[in-house]
Amino acid sequence: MSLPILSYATARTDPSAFIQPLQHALLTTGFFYLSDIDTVLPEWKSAWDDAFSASAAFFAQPVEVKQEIGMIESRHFRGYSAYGVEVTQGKRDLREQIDFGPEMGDAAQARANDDPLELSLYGPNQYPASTPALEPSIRRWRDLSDTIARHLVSLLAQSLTPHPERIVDIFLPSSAADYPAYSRMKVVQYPPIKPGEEGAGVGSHKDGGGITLLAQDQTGGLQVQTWEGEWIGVGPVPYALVINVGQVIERMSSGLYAATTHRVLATTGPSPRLSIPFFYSPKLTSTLHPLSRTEIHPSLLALAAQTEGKEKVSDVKKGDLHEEVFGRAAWRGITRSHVDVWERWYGRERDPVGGPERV
Ligand SMILES: O=C(O)CCC(=O)C(=O)O
Ligand SMILES: [Fe+2]
Repeated sequence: MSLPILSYATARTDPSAFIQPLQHALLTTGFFYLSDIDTVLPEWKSAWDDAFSASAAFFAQPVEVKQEIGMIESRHFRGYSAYGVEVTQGKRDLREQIDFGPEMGDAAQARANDDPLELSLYGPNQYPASTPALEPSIRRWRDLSDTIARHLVSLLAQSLTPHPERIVDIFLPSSAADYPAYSRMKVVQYPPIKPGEEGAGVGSHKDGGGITLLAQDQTGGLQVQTWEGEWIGVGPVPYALVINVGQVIERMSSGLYAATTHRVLATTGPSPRLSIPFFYSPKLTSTLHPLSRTEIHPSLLALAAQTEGKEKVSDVKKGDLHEEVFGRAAWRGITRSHVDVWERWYGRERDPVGGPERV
């Protein structure tokens, strides 16, 4: 089984021709490739090359230099996490990465005492002085990814419901004073593991946001779990994005567009693997009221009836990051992955909700 390839050129020129294969992909595996991006966004390939080469240059440095932007220094969970520090399903991931989010200055991030804790996730990014090319390439990547993701979510919403604004609006500020979408992204390196070392590049998980746009290099190692429980490889396709649904869309669609479980195998060498995931996500303040069945296209319900009734197999527990307010889900997700940062800045006394979760 291989994943469908959908053309971004079609999404732009003939949206109605894009929607039917989109529905099919989201009802069957929840993953697809998006090709032909450069035909719509001419700077795509150079943005891709720049982001990968700047990331590789950053990771090639000694760990002490990379710690210059350590996430542990950021109460907003932004910055560098060294190899083996991040945790998924209670196990250490065999990768290192830099996390970025929407850029907010000091004034915007100042919070009142009674604000919910998760609003601390808004704040400034950290960029490395050691690799000046990284910052502009990340800013450009965020802009391009945001454009693509916004368009895809609009088509996804149209494919689901006659009331697409029910989905689209949770991602968009309603006024200049409103909060922005909380779309995070990372640049990730999976170094070759040492003999005798065991584990995964990243363990089995479902993404917590709206949709994920993933760029990967030519190494391979990403796998998705089919709804029958089998693992299949998602091989590299040059300059194509791998798109998947996260738990926000799973919740909003009442489970019709389910978030697919995936993982990355440890890199066995000889070269490190690089990837750049972008998680298009709602505002932290958005309330996620799932669509009722009467709000969903009857034709889509009829299509889904062919697979409904069968329990989907997953290594991740059901309802993992479903919360009524998106910020709560985002908070639980990031604080359980980065317990060291949570302990330094928050800890159980201040925060009864986040931190390590029993798995
Ligand atoms: O690196 C990859 O291919 C996937 C990473 C991933 O699934 C994640 O960070 O959520
Ligand atoms: Fe993921």
